[in-house]
Amino acid sequence: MSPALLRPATSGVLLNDLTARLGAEVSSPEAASGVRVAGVSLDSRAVLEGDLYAALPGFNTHGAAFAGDAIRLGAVAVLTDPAGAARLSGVEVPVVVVAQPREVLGAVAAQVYGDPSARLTMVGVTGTNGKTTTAYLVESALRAHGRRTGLIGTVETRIGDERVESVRTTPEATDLHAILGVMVERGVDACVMEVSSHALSLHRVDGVVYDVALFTNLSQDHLDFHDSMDDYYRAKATLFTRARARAGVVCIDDAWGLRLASESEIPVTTLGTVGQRADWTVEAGDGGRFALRDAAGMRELGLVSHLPGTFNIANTALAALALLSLGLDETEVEAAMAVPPDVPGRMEVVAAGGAGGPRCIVDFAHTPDAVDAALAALRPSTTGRLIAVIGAGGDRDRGKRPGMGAAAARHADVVVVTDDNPRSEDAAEIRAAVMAGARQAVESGNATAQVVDGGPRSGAIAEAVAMAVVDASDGAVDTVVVLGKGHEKGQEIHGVKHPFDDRDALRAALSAATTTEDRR
Ligand SMILES: CC(=O)N[C@H]1[C@@H](OP(=O)(O)OP(=O)(O)OC[C@H]2O[C@@H](n3ccc(=O)[nH]c3=O)[C@H](O)[C@@H]2O)O[C@H](CO)[C@@H](O)[C@@H]1O[C@H](C)C(=O)N[C@@H](C)C(=O)N[C@H](CCC(=O)O)C(=O)O
Ligand SMILES: Nc1ncnc2c1ncn2[C@@H]1O[C@H](COP(=O)(O)OP(=O)(O)OP(=O)(O)O)[C@@H](O)[C@H]1O
Repeated sequence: MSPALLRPATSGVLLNDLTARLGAEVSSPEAASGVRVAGVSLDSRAVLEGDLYAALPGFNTHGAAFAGDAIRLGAVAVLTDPAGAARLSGVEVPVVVVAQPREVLGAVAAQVYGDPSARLTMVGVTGTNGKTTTAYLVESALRAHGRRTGLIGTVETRIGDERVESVRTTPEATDLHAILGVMVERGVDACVMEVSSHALSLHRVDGVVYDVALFTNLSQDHLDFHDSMDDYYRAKATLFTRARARAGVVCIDDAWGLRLASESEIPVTTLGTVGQRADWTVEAGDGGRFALRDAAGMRELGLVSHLPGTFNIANTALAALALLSLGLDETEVEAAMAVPPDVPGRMEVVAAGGAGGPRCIVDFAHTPDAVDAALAALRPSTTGRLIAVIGAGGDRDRGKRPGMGAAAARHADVVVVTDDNPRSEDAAEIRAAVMAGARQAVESGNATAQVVDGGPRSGAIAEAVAMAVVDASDGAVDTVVVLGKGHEKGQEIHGVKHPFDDRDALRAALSAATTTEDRR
């Protein structure tokens, strides 16, 4: 099932009540009288009987072009802008016209589905890297604390024990309020969700006020959508306004976090993990253990990061501060966070490594910063060579490709460049851009890695596994880390999603490598 089809069993309002609240014009007021709106959809292909179809102007086309399809599937009214309305004269259902329909959609969906977010404890996580990980950490800890939780993010939508694979990190407002409505019906009382910058720019979370909003970090990504880093920052910063959140927790390890803490409209608690002054700071110990202390020296929590990498200490500390902000005390937070979370495709260990073969890990790093952090995190625990398999997605921010290659070359001993989701682009050209960054790092003396073109993904993974060795003389074990696709179960090539899972590809390569060994 698609998250777009998750709908609460009971919902609906009279169209006239909706339009009165919007102060909107309706094409035929007499036809609107008595019409009951059961749901809202902005995609004609996902319309259900009784829906209001929101025909939005888009980047490619206008949703009004699909109103006929929506009505055939049972839409009882259309919400659109004046340009859309001009194309809809003569349609057989009432047409509601507002200047900017996307901007009212959150309020409309909240009204239709009974304002479910107001009945849930809402936690929103934003930032370039770490949203998924931090959201799972908060959700897992709330569950351990006895709350009935829901989760919405890049990997999945989770309602209690039910899991539905996600198509986006943050759903459209129409789907979001419906999903929250289902959560309320099923007894969920706390929802933790990732809030992408696209979602903030495109009004997808309008109508939700988060009890606490979290900021992880900001670095280059999505510059295909945002004009500049400043624009990207400003989109993220809107989560920290009174209309969207009551309180915030901001990691100030980078300059963007510092700026956000000083510009935020809502009260924020700051977290520093690299020795700077902050409301709460981290002192790292061994084995992922760390102390989280307040600036007054009055409060201290003893925590452990169950996931490798210093950045996961920051994610864990952020999650702990979210729980404090929600009213748990120090002892409750420590107990709730002692339970290891299960975060799919983030530093996921596919093979632990040892006498039988290399250590194999799948991670979702797909920005220069995340590649840097992920490989740096694996270096100390790698006793042999670090072999990184890396690519970059097509039809997305092209500027980050060389930086991803360079980051990989700085940390790994071998960089096998491969395809990510090429989408409509030429895969070899994307690989060339990643390789150019990696080779440039080597030529400029910043890296010593061997850089190879691994070609398509399964071949590249097999090549990396085949070159990995366990040194019988000193027991040194190579680590193969496959970056970029994490939990994903498909690879998008020219509009077709082919089944592909890095974890399965690694297992297949490991078993092929073992068979070859046996035959030798
Ligand atoms: C760049 C972007 O975010 N685009 C979003 C935008 O699409 P658009 O304006 O191009 O839509 P369009 O194709 O012009 O179509 C216009 C309207 O007609 C509708 N339509 C279109 C075809 C049809 O048959 N029927 C129909 O009703 C569309 O739903 C749309 O409302 O509005 C659409 C819905 O109105 C979104 O589905 C679409 O997200 C697309 C699918 C997308 O891939 N977005 C990604 C980039 C995204 O949002 N990513 C973030 C960030 C993840 C991260 O941090 O890594 C996320 O939250 O997932
Ligand atoms: N706090 C962090 N700082 C830097 N890198 C991080 C941090 N947390 C995670 N990472 C790296 O970034 C990758 C993506 O992490 P995660 O999926 O949690 O982020 P995300 O913000 O949800 O990304 P996306 O929105 O693209 O799904 C991880 O696989 C890891 O390599």
